[in-house]
Amino acid sequence: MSDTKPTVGVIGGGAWGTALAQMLASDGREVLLWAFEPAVVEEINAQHRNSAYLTGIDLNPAIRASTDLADLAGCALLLVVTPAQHMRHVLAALPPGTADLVLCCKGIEEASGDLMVDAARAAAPGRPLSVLSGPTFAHEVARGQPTAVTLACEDHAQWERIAPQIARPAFRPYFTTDITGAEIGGAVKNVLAIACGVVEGLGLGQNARAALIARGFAEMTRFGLACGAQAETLSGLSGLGDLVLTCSSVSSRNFSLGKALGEGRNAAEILADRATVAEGAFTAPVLQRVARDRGVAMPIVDTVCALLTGDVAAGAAVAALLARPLTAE
Ligand SMILES: NC(=O)C1=CN([C@@H]2O[C@H](COP(=O)(O)OP(=O)(O)OC[C@H]3O[C@@H](n4cnc5c(N)ncnc54)[C@H](O)[C@@H]3O)[C@@H](O)[C@H]2O)C=CC1
Ligand SMILES: O=C(CO)COP(=O)(O)O
Repeated sequence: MSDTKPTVGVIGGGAWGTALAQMLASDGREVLLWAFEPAVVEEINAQHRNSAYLTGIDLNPAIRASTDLADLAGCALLLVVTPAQHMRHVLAALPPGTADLVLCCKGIEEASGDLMVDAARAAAPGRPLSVLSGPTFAHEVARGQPTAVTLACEDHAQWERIAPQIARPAFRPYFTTDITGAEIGGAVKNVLAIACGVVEGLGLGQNARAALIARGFAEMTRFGLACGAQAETLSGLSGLGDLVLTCSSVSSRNFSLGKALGEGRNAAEILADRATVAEGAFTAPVLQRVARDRGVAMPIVDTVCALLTGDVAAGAAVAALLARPLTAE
């Protein structure tokens, strides 16, 4: 019997897709990476580098890249790592098949208000879906630094099929069936990380940042429970774990966007300068809309929305948050 490991496909050649490809190739298997830009594909195949999105990493030569989604037809497993707002149209162009789709993007679709799993179900009907999410800076995973994630599956059989293909000595998935909880943690923390960046940019100190993380987690939990998520998932790797990571470092694109807002720059101008995605900027308005529809109060999310549209300056936004009526924790 051949011991050849099945090729895994990765859809999305940004920082996270490339880092996941590098992690997956570390056990000697072939990884096929679909990237949107031909220049990214050429550089990965010719030089084993992705200088546009993941600088300073020599990629495993077992990673091959393509701009043609049809090339992924033979893969037994596909990790979906596009920005959230592009996922639906990319999956709609995927040739039909039955391979598992592991959704790794973090966000809520702006136009529909759908979680990624709902958008994927509509775009690629009949595919088994799961969600991989957690505290995972791409550059650390690409370097093989220890990382743990939530892998939310439809059932235990799916977990047993997927987890062995994804787990590596320094990359540990943890099982849950709470797909909604895993998605909401990853989507909401990006918005809260913008708020924490604002606190950093304004120089308000560590106490304020910790307060924002804790009160932000309360918002995430209220919203998650209203959507049917489980509290344990929200307080696990894909919720609180990722919230703490993303709210603690300028390695986060969301945090650094917030920091620049806190320093007085304007959101449109900051985002126009970037090729990389700060998902929280797209998730914030739709999250606010869905939360209002469900009657969930999210004052920190409301504040981020106002900052992003430029309706209020950072200092005034924080003052308004601090002036809210005193209440029970
Ligand atoms: N970078 C990280 O450390 C992590 C990122 N994520 C999530 O992974 C997802 C992808 O983010 P990154 O890989 O960081 O992206 P990135 O910011 O590094 O790169 C942007 C990506 O957008 C793609 N793109 C641009 N226009 C497109 C279009 N019209 N259609 C399809 N793709 C298009 C580019 O090809 C590129 O892959 C996001 O949802 C992010 O929240 C999750 C965990 C960690
Ligand atoms: O999701 C991430 C870490 O888990 C990456 O965060 P940023 O998108 O803010 O860089």
